[in-house]
Amino acid sequence: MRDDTLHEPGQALHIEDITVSYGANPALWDIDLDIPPGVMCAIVGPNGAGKSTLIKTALGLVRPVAGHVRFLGRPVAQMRGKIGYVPQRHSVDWDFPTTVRDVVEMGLYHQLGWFRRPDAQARTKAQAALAEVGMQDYASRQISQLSGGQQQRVFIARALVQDAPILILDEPLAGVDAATEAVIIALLQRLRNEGRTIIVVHHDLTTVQSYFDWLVMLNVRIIAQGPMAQVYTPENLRAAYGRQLAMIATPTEGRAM
Ligand SMILES: Nc1ncnc2c1ncn2[C@@H]1O[C@H](COP(=O)(O)OP(=O)(O)OP(=O)(O)O)[C@@H](O)[C@H]1O
Repeated sequence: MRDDTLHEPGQALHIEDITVSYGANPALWDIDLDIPPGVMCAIVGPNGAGKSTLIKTALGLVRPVAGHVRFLGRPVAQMRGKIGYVPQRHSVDWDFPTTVRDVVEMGLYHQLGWFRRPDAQARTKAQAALAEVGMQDYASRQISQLSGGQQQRVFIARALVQDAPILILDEPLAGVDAATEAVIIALLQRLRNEGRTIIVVHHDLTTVQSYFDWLVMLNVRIIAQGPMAQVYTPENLRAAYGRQLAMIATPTEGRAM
């Protein structure tokens, strides 16, 4: 039997020996990963590298063949409501008839219980979170009427009302304009500076160094992990991206990645 005292209680996210397979092909192979608290961490790797699978497995949404996961030393089942998760935009049904306020108040259900109506205090908390992401004037809007960047900010507000020490975002910058990207990154950096751990699947290697301070490079296996300066090296990029690296080396095309 495994010894549960071996895990690192100090890590925001600790993953040990995780292997995930959809059918015959492994999407993740023998992953050991540690992300310390208080960092702003990017997970990068080529298309199909397993980045989303890694996040979903950590959150208990995908079942691994083997291995185990701890958030702040605890199994994910004990951390529900304490981890803010912003899924990939295309995995959300944005036509579902619900308002911005409702989406944010959903973040409080773990504290309120599913069948209790949000009270005045909950309303105030939701409104404060919307103000933090600059969306206070949109509370009554249907979510279908928002731009992509606004939708991301609403989901970040939902994570804020949870007062989650850990935020996990799957490609929050996909399809948002440059101004909105700057707003979202500034917001995430502020949350990191308050002591939260921010974990982001990120696609754009031209910005990864300036936005993040911790890096996980993935290609089915972990290629490298650690502080940005140690991990963002030509050798690691080549190991993770192989032939695609030529695109990264050319700045104009590199953005297209
Ligand atoms: N539900 C699923 N059923 C079968 N295969 C899947 C499923 N989800 C992902 N895969 C496969 O697992 C591999 C990893 O996919 P994943 O979405 O985790 O990668 P990713 O690094 O997030 O990719 P991208 O950068 O393209 O979003 C891919 O080969 C993908 O086709």
